[in-house]
Amino acid sequence: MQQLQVTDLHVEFGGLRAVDGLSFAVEEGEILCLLGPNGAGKSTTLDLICGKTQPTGGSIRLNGTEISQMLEFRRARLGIGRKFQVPSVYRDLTVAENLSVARSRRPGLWSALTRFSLSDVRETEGILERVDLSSKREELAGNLSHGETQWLEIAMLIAQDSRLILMDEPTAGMTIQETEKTAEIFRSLSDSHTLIVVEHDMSFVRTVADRIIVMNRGAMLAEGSIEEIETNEDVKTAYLGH
Ligand SMILES: Nc1ncnc2c1ncn2[C@@H]1O[C@H](COP(=O)(O)OP(=O)(O)OP(=O)(O)O)[C@@H](O)[C@H]1O
Repeated sequence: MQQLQVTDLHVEFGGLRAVDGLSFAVEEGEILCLLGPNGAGKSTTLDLICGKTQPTGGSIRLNGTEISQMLEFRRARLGIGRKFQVPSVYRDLTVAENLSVARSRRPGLWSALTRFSLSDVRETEGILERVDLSSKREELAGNLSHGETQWLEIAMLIAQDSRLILMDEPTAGMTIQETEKTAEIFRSLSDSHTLIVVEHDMSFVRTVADRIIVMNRGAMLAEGSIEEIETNEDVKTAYLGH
């Protein structure tokens, strides 16, 4: 089922067309990777989808609902979660406490009723298993490694019930082992979550992407599988530089 539909999206910053007529759709459970040279408009596209930036034109539909003029917190309530490069975990709280804070951001009565209950504990366990942090449950977030901190932030997005997760260079600064583990986590998430990932690490993209969109100068240059992208002449010229 189609979850996100972006149509003819535009944004300008003082005359610079950072996103310029971008259209694409994302299916539920898909992992879509956004590639492109520096300044192509990838991060701005994520900003436009989550509501950090308001578009100057075009449409963004989430499960059929127009959200392009909605405030960021309202989009978060509809299930859009954004992970930034600098993690926003609470360093003085434990891993489990961080998840409780994330859960309390869920809208409505349900979150209040389930907080501190047995189902809350079970759910926390389930989420920590998904990101392989079960053994770090009582650890202060400030003591986690770089990779573990990134996984905790993903866990927090799951806990706050984000179904569409937007990520900007999630493997930046990770070791090879951490990057491999992140790929495993992403693959296992895709049975319940949709991911849009801006990433420069091609071997990571090769492992996780269901589909790739290459952007250049704010627009779509190419779309397809890794094989289609790697053999596309326009992409070679604009992105790979040969
Ligand atoms: N808030 C802003 N104000 C002014 N210009 C901006 C703003 N945000 C982005 N830009 C500009 O818009 C263009 C697209 O930037 P964006 O960060 O989306 O590119 P990107 O593809 O993510 O690049 P990178 O891979 O380097 O992160 C760039 O020229 C950037 O300088």
